[in-house]
Amino acid sequence: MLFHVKMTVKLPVDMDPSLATRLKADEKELAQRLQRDGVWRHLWRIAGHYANYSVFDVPSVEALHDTLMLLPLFPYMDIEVDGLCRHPSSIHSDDR
Ligand SMILES: O=C(O)CC1=CCC(=O)O1
Repeated sequence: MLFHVKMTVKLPVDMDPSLATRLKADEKELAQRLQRDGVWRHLWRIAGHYANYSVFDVPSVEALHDTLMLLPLFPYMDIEVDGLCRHPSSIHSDDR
């Protein structure tokens, strides 16, 4: 199942800079592993915002939830999710 996810990062202004640096590094490591595993299909910065648009490929809504909860920045993000299904005019046969 494919999901479009918008993540907006909201780190507290008074967060210890070394904690912020560690969270971002841990987030990057997990995000790149999930991309290599084919779970995190797309990751785009939203220009002008500390936010991203992502596409996740997971077996269920529960799996999406569990994956998002693993993200080190999860406690500091607003997350919006939309389920995706195949568009009848799509030429991409791997969309599902
Ligand atoms: O910077 C972001 O948008 C949050 C994030 C997601 C994956 C990552 O490495 O950072």
